[in-house]
Amino acid sequence: MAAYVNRTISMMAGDGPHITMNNGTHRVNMSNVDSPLQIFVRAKKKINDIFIEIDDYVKDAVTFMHAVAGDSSIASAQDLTNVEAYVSKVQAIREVLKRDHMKVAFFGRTSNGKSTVINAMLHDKILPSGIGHTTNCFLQVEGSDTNESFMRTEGSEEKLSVQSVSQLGHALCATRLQECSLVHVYWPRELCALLRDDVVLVDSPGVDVTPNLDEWIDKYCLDADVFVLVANAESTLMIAEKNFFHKVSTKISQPNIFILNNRWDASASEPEYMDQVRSQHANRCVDFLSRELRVCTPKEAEERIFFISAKEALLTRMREREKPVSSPILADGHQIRYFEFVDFERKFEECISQSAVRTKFAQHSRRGKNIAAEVMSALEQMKASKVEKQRILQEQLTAIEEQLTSITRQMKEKIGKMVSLTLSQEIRRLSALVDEYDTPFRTERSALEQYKRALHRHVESGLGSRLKKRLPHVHHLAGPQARGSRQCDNAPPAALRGAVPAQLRQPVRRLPRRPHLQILLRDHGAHTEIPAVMGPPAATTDVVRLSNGGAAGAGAMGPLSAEEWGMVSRFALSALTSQGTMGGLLLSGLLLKTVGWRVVVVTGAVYGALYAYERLTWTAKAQERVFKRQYGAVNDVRPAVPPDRRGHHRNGL
Ligand SMILES: Nc1nc2c(ncn2[C@@H]2O[C@H](COP(=O)(O)OP(=O)(O)OP(=O)(O)O)[C@@H](O)[C@H]2O)c(=O)[nH]1
Repeated sequence: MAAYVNRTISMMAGDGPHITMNNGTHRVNMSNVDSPLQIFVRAKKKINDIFIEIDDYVKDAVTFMHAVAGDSSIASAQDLTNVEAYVSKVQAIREVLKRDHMKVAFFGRTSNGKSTVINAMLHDKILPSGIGHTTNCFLQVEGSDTNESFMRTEGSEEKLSVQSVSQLGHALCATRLQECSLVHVYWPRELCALLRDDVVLVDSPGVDVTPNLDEWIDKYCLDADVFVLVANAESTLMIAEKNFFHKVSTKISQPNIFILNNRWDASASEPEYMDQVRSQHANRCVDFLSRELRVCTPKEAEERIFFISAKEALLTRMREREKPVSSPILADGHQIRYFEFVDFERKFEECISQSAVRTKFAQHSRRGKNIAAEVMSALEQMKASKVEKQRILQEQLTAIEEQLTSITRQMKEKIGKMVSLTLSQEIRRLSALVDEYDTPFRTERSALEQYKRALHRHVESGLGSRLKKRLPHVHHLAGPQARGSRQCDNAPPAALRGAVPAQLRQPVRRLPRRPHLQILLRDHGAHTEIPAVMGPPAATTDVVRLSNGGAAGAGAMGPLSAEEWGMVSRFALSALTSQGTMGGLLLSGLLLKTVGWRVVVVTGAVYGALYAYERLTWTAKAQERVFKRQYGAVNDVRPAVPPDRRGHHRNGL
């Protein structure tokens, strides 16, 4: 009783739903922002948003796997199938989530007032109620998405009109439904806060009129968040009621059970026993919940037992809505009973909201977490295999690069040798190229300049075309730009320049240098150019060494020794080859001092004869021959030939 009084005071202090007095009636504020049901509403929205993200994530994963499907080393067909299966799983969860609601089921004996309690909670007379066995089947009241009221029988899509409770009752009778069948009653959400917040209320036939309790439980109780046992306060808990909840507690772990001792308005007629009766009922109910069913502690059970008058609560709310009521007279203490009814609603809302979030959404969140983790794991595996593949590719790439570098180096060396050999061979036959040039030769200065330039062009073009022919690939490598570019006198062909290794390019550029040629021709083979014309420096070295040897034997007159004759012959030959008579004379003077007069006389005679011969044979043809030989010698591109081939080249010439 003390708890009852405290609860009532608390309600009146405003801890419960907002209630306002209006001309002696109560008005329930329909704004349910502070309702405990909002815990479920907000949680549902949040988890729905999370599943939208999971859905996007899984779909992205599928799209990605389709993109890499061609590469079986990254994702196999089985991987793809596995991840695709998650799309339908997520879709299924979202569908269930959409239908997820808080479900409360009302049970009790016939005529205890189950339908009246539901109507009072819905603030309207929706379900049929009356004396005797009224409810013939299970009736599930839920919010209508279209804001229209209608009903549907089980397995049918046909919308049956429900304009009033009498019509509904009449319709139910007409259809002759089985007690175990279900009728859905859709009622506009905006007319009821409970329906708006996704609460579904299930009415049932009396537990005392059926032997099919197990079937009931299996069909309608397993997903219920809260059970309400509507008992009759005028009697005590019956075995049929207890039996039913014993069955429920064997099938459902820790069911949330509220006990409403209805028809408490009857106590108003016997106020002297009211407290005793209340206490007796309360104790039995606490004992039933905590000791028999073991679904809660005695203290928790006290918070689950209420003494109400559903009929008065419904009347009050019908008046509030200015709906016609048949029995406007309310018994004494109706306000206190009404407050207790409201208190029940508050406790019920808290319980059903928390229970539904825990049982329904916890399960969803577990499944969502698993799906996300499994998809992520599949992607991680793909990532790992892709990284591994990338690493292998990188290694292969590095190996190929090294191979290419090696091949390129070898090819460069081969090309370098080939170019070097070809150049060497072509330079060796340069004199033949010079000889091929047969334009008339004239010794006038201007004609000589012209002849020289033309001969140079002839040599260049001949050499160029032969190199192109023999080194087509090298020529090709030089590119069309280089091939089309104008070649200047002092530069080698562009193609050659591009292909020839760098160390060979510099000497080739020096190819046309011929500074001594003009002096030589002007002086008609005079002394100044002897060393250059004479060829290899070795010859000069020999002369010097001979001179030194001569100094050692100075004053030794008489017939020429074999060695002296040899020397004279070589000297004469040199002179003949060089055409340098003045140089010979100078050398003669030098020899006079070193080898004696006989050698000098003989040498002088030889040179005299040679001079005469030279004078006589110094025709234009001879001059042309000499010119060409000098041209060839001066343009000897020994520097262009690699050092290792110079000896060979010299010998070849
Ligand atoms: N005095 C009084 N009468 C009530 C109360 N609640 C319900 N009744 C009446 O009891 C009768 C049966 O009420 P119902 O709501 O139909 O009871 P029920 O448990 O749904 O009955 P079934 O549907 O047949 O199982 C009706 O005539 C109601 O008006 C109450 O708190 N006080």
